[in-house]
Amino acid sequence: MKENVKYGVLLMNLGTPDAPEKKAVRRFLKEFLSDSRVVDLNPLIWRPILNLIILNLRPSKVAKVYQQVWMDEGSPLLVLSNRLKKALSDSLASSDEQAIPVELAMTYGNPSVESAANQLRKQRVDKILVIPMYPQFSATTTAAAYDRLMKSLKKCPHWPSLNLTQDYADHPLYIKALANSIRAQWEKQAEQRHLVFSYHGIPKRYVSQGDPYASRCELTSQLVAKELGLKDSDWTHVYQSRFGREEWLKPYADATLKSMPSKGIERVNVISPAFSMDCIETLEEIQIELKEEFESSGGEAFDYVPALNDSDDHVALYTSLVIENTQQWKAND
Ligand SMILES: C=CC1=C(C)c2cc3[nH]c(cc4nc(cc5[nH]c(cc1n2)c(C)c5CCC(=O)O)C(CCC(=O)O)=C4C)c(C)c3C=C
Ligand SMILES: [Fe+2]
Ligand SMILES: [Fe+2]
Repeated sequence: MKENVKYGVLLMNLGTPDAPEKKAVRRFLKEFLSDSRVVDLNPLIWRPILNLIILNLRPSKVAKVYQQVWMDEGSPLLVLSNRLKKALSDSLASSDEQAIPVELAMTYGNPSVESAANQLRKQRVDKILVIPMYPQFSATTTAAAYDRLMKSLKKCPHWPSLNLTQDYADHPLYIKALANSIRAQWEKQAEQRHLVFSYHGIPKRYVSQGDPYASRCELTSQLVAKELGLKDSDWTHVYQSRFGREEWLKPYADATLKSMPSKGIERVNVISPAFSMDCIETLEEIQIELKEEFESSGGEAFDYVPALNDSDDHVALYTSLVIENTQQWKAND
């Protein structure tokens, strides 16, 4: 085992527009939706649809949604990811004799992978542990993050030593963190309600082609339900955030939530475990849209359980991911 090797951590998340404005949203959507990991259609068919239809119609509509959730410091996804980065860095500094630098990069937009890698280089890091902030692996997210990382290294004469983590869908500290935040919500409400696990969807076809995302999501829901001692009738697993016309993973969140009151489920809590950070998809699509759909179908109470964000439990999970992975790496050296 070599001594004095300096480790660094690169956190990667999806990306978000630089401003809640049409132009910035268009730029972000163009980069994101041009990635064949995200939309795998034949480019000869997809590019005209994207450039002529989607990028003309969607940005102004989506910019208004970003305006509804934008924070003083910026986009929620970026602000919250940065808070976790800072908390993780502090936690590692206090738990290890050698501080481990932590940087954040986005697959699409800013901060870029190049800028984060430069920061790590300046801190003379020899080995980089990469943690995509997606609890459940999908080729559309985790693999896309790695594609972007490799692209950034294409022109780099110095190739750092990399450790690419897969996911943490069943990590005991992740399951514990989710269960604790659900328990805290129930205590605040003074009642335990039917629990809806709502995950960002992907096209069903991707799963048929081998993407393990759906089974990773099912595993998370089952483990959290077990940790909370729930009966099968106490919880429901759904997918949200459909995009485009083809079939996505089912059951769909909107249809399921709308049908619940007629089946006697009138009071719910919704948690969205695939989002490590709150973002447009949780703050608007769940907390506003889905809530309205549930209530207008006769639902009485709908409360969203926030993402793990920079909570102590989440920082403990990420600290543990760093320590476990670097120790294993050291042992293999
Ligand atoms: C084919 C399209 C999409 C796939 C596949 C997809 C997978 C996927 N996405 C996330 C996480 C996030 N997605 C977010 C926004 C978002 N997602 C899509 C489309 C697909 N996602 C779009 C078009 C958008 C932008 C908003 C909109 O136009 O509706 C975000 C939020 C970004 C933010 O700025 O807040 C996240 C996070 C996962 C985890 C996932 C598959 C596992
Ligand atoms: Fe998405
Ligand atoms: Fe959405």
